[in-house]
Amino acid sequence: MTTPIIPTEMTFFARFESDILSGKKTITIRDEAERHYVPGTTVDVSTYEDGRWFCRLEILSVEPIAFSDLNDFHAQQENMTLTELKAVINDIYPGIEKLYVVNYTLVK
Ligand SMILES: CC(=O)Nc1cc[nH]c(=O)n1
Repeated sequence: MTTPIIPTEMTFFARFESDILSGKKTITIRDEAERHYVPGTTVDVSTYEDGRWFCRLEILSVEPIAFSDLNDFHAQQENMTLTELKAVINDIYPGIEKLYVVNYTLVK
């Protein structure tokens, strides 16, 4: 049996940084490739664009979600409207239905 590799890093687009640091954005929705975060572990977070570190997050949960089941509560946790959230996710993961909600908290 192979030993699972626990991710210790996560990237976000720089435009999300202030919402994460202020606690307005408490989830991230990722695709299959980024589903392997483990509740109880912490990750170092940097910007996708230039790799600038800006915080550490503790992973609280990772739950599957269908794109078509995204709702107003997900949008609220992303500090967006549902229309905005669906547009953002479809832009990042075009046509992908099988997604994962990663819930996290800022490590002080
Ligand atoms: C870099 C990157 O993929 N960032 C994402 C993707 C989905 N949601 C999010 O908050 N950030």
